[in-house]
Amino acid sequence: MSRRSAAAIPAMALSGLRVLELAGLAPAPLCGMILADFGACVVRVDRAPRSAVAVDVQGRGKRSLALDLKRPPGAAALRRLCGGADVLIEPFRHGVMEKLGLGPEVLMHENPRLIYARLTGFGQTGKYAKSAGHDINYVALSGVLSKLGRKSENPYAPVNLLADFAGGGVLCAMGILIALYERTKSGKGQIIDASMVEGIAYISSFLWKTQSLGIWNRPRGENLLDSGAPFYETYRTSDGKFMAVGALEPQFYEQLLKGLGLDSDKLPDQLSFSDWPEMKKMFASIFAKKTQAEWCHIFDGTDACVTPVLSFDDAASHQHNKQRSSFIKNDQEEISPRPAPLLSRTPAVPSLKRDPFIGEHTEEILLEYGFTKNEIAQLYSDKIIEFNKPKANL
Ligand SMILES: C[C@H](CCC[C@H](C)C(=O)SCCNC(=O)CCNC(=O)[C@H](O)C(C)(C)COP(=O)(O)OP(=O)(O)OC[C@H]1O[C@@H](n2cnc3c(N)ncnc32)[C@H](O)[C@@H]1OP(=O)(O)O)[C@H]1CC[C@H]2[C@@H]3[C@H](O)C[C@@H]4C[C@H](O)CC[C@]4(C)[C@H]3C[C@H](O)[C@]12C
Repeated sequence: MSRRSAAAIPAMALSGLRVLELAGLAPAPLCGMILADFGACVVRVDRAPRSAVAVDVQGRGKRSLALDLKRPPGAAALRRLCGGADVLIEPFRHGVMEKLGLGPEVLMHENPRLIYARLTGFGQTGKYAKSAGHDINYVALSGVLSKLGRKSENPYAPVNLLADFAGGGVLCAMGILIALYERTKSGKGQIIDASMVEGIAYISSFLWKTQSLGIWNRPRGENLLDSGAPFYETYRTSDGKFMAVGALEPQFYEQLLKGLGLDSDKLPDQLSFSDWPEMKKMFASIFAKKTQAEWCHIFDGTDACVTPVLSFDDAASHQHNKQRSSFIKNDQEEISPRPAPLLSRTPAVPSLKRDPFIGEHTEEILLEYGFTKNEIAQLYSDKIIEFNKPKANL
């Protein structure tokens, strides 16, 4: 786990960027964390009165201000904050911000440079725009879920990675950066309507574009990349772990067979679909004879495209990942992935501090954004804002 000395760190790519992230569930917090990891000054606007538990586990590098948006002075305070911000990320369903008097027309009239990012499941328009939903609903509506899952099993959503994070938080961050670049030429902000349905659909463009290639002609779970092919699959090892096989090209498939001790001359053609089920059984019986470590000893350093299926603990400690410092450990000894991608001159330098408590930085943030101590005192006495200064470790 690398720690860079302060002297060696050039300014990060997004330093100086002021972002307000209204507290939401998983997708928007990832978007805010990405920007914070690459240097942005991200303020998470939490609800006041504080909810019992901070649900944002992606608070790295952020500060927290607790503000009641439902009361006019609270909404007015956010309008003032947006006057001094570059980006606003709002994670609510369509219409909520307008109801609070904080819609784009208001905030972008007061700050025409504001990038107003609206991260939703279904987008700002359309039949479902005001409906609740979660990752699985968005992946389903995008069409992608129909492609996921093994033969004769129900479609399967891989945790909440595809819509919440890939098609949601990451693409919203991309949209913000694109709008920021455009603003360097126009001087103007714009609204980003980040629908997770469309985000995951966009990311699945390869699936759409390859429909006519003949690699999806068979039912779900019987195709080249969806667990149909024996050479694109996972296999259990004798110690109950797994190996991942991705030997698609003939030259890599040849090395796979060699590592398994098989002679291709005595086997069906690699692309003989009808033989795939039997080939899969044969590979499974061979992989079951050795431990994961033994298979790594056979395949590491070859082009057989065979890798161990690692647990989180094993992934963080795997030699390759350690050589690249792909995982970091923060001051609380929590391990998590290093920000990606790795920029050569201005890499992300993620905070190693704990995530912020709700309302921990309310006062300092308001002072930074130009509120006077009297104004802050008034907001506090009216319970529009909350402070949550942790006890100093004496
Ligand atoms: C960790 C679990 C989540 C995993 C990810 C999951 C799989 C997802 O897919 S998350 C993606 C969800 N979808 C979106 O984000 C798309 C856009 N958003 C929405 O569609 C909606 O926000 C919604 C459907 C997600 C939620 O709808 P809701 O009606 O709740 O909210 P909105 O309509 O958006 O309106 C917001 C309202 O809030 C008001 N508001 C906002 N900010 C403020 C403020 N600062 N001050 C005052 N008021 C504010 C705003 O005005 C709106 O008010 P109105 O409605 O009156 O207009 C987690 C999934 C479930 C969690 C657990 C659960 O919640 C129970 C416990 C709760 C406890 O507090 C913490 C522990 C829990 C066990 C909790 C733990 C985890 O968080 C979960 C498991």
